[in-house]
Amino acid sequence: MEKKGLYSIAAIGPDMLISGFLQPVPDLTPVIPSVDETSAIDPTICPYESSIIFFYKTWDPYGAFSNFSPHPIQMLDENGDYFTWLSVEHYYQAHKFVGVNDAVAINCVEDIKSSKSPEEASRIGRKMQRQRPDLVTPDWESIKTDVMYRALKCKFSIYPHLNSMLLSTTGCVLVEASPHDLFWGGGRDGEGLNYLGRLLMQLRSEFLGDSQTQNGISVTHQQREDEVKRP
Ligand SMILES: Nc1nc(O)c(N)c(N[C@@H]2O[C@H](COP(=O)(O)O)[C@@H](O)[C@H]2O)n1
Repeated sequence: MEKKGLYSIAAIGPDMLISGFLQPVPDLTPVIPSVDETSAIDPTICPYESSIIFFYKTWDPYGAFSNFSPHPIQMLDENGDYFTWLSVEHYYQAHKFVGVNDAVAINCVEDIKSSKSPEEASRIGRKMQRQRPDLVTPDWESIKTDVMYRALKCKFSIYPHLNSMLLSTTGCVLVEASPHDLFWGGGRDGEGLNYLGRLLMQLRSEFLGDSQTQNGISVTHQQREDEVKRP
């Protein structure tokens, strides 16, 4: 019989092997995706052997994975024209208000477009979202991961060294070590959902799939990538 207060691996599942801690409330979502989730996101990961790469600030060893890294991306706008955004963060923050038919929202998008740093873009976007939630595009919560996915796909497609860095982490779990952001980051104690890490792992898996041999010829994703414009 199991003693009260002790958790067996059978009761908790193999998560404890990759998270390294016992979660007293079994249904809390941990920062590290479960074994099933992990394989669904990236089948190359063996949860039992994987190590975790944390990133957050741009000056960290894997800081280029941060949305604040200074890597401009070129994305199609709603008129079918390319616009260069100074960082993924610029694109993400602006899209909270893109398409909203209100002069304040339109100005806010312009301010974010012309802001000189990701920090400034983030300040403008967050402040407006806090002060005028009515100006945020109504379906924002349901589209924000798609918006982020598109921006990240562009970033990791057009910069070969970033693509190599991402592929070099194959087999590792990626976690944005943001102590405050419980959606994109892992939170202070692993209570965050880590959606940025999840999207990066998803992209890594897609890039790995892309570079597999096709018709006997190995083609890298850069050669086949025709959805994005290079800088
Ligand atoms: N490097 C860095 N510094 C911060 O202060 C951050 N919060 C983050 N995380 C990124 O912030 C964005 C979330 O913004 P909202 O809260 O939705 O306005 C997102 O890009 C996170 O990855 N990174």
